[in-house]
Amino acid sequence: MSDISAPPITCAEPGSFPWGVFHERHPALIRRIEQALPYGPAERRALAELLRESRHDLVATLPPDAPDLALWQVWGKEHFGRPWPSLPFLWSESYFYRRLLEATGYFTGAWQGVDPFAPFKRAELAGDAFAADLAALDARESLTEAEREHALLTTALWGNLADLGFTITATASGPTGALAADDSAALWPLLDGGLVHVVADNAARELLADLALIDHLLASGRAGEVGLMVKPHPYYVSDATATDVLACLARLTAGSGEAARVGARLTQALRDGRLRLWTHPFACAPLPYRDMPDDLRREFAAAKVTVMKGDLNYRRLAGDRHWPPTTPFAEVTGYFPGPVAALRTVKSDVVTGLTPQTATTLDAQTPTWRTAGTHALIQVRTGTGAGFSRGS
Ligand SMILES: O=P(O)(O)OC[C@H]1O[C@](O)(CO)[C@@H](O)[C@@H]1O
Repeated sequence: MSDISAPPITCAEPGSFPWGVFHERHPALIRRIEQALPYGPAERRALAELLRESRHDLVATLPPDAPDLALWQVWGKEHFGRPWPSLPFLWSESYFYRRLLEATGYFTGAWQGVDPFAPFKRAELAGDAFAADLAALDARESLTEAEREHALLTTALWGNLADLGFTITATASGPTGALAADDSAALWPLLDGGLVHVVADNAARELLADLALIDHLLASGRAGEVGLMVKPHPYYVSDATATDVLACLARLTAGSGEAARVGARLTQALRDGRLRLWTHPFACAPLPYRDMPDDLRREFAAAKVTVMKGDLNYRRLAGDRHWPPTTPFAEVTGYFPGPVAALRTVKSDVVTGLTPQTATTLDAQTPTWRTAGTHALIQVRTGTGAGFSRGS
């Protein structure tokens, strides 16, 4: 097993990427939220206080009436009362988003259930880029099966760049189309007509690409059943909930040509259970998947493969640590209870599974490659997890 004592990534170092998330990305995000929704003085004060606390103070607990207080008392017991920058970045960033929901009154009172990120998700669904993505579904009809599968996988992969948290402060000119690792050849043979789990990341454009891929898996028989895991409530800015899946599906079915056909097939698949939306409180946990509870472990164990979308899922899958980049992906995911594939554009420091040559070349030629979204990776671990048998 890999050495899980590789040091965790934290926000302590001024100028580092995680430090910038708290000092640049979060203030910009809160300005956008306040412009998009007319929160009153109480909510705006709470947001300002969250910004102040998360940069300069100790971590406060959730209020006593928080519906998930018991969960967070366990997830945060070592961290409450300590300075935010000293904590693992994965924990502190996740808790920031949980506290952002608290500040906007998402769980109690008149603003209950109002997704603070909904205006951004809606704008993306209504935008030209989304319309172009819908229209592009028609173009794939002329492709061979192999070309279509490659296009669907690639679109789902790079769709991960459409994430508002990232675009708020991204300075990169966009994707280079370069893959730092590509295990896609190992993915297809895992898809033999059984259950596939897709752990969703962002709503709107990324989700559209994910749904198109899922439609293909079901229609081609590559998967007999797909479980699409979404967040139980809003999370890192554009993370997809069931509401976002339905909104995306509505745009597909209201479209024309192949978009409408994909929408109709997926709607039918939802009705007859071949496509199942599911969630779990651990989807919003500030912890690596290594610490997942047994019921979630059993869900993942039942799948022929679990496809993890996006950067945050990668951080949770591999462990948000300063791994040497050549640490084998199969080793850091050895605990996972079944075959697992990561489709991720690289937007934060953690990376594993590179060849020594790739690691050296990327660091030398594109020093910002880990955080600029210029590169992506497809990594696959084909075996079942160590010490865990299917159905146990
Ligand atoms: O939507 P994704 O791909 O999980 O990305 C989330 C983004 O936010 C971060 O958590 C940092 O704020 C990075 O991991 C990434 O830039």
